[in-house]
Amino acid sequence: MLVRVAAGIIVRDDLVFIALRKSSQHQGGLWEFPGGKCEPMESPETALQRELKEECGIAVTEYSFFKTIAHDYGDKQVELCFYKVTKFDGEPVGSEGQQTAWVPVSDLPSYDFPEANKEIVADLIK
Ligand SMILES: Nc1nc2c([nH]c(=O)n2[C@@H]2O[C@H](COP(=O)(O)OP(=O)(O)OP(=O)(O)O)[C@@H](O)[C@H]2O)c(=O)[nH]1
Ligand SMILES: [Mg+2]
Repeated sequence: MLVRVAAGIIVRDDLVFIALRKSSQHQGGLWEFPGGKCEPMESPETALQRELKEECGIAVTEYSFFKTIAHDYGDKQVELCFYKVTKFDGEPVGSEGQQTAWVPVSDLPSYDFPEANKEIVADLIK
């Protein structure tokens, strides 16, 4: 099963907004860049806007493509499109009750992310 996902690296100054995946979710208990699955025929850019509105309550107004990562978790194959989100309306929150944090980019390595995110974290701290 191949799942296309859009995720936002929401940045403000030197901080990044991350969220904790619920234990009931795939890769639960790990931190993520908020986002979710693209609907059939939906572009990743549209999915990014929709998911960040649903999960974080923000309206994205400026973003740029960062990187696509394909990863096989065994139970699930994902193609993650990461975007850097540089401007947005509203203050991001965990709209679905998820724990969230604004963390300095340099502190990202001390948070546990899903395997597919390791390369992204490495790129961000470069
Ligand atoms: N949102 C998000 N998903 C990620 C990241 N890294 C990563 O491997 N994933 C994987 O991407 C897949 C899709 O994400 P999701 O569970 O957020 O999808 P969704 O918001 O549509 O959730 P839902 O299935 O509860 O409706 C999951 O299998 C998840 O483990 C990440 O940084 N952010
Ligand atoms: Mg999600």
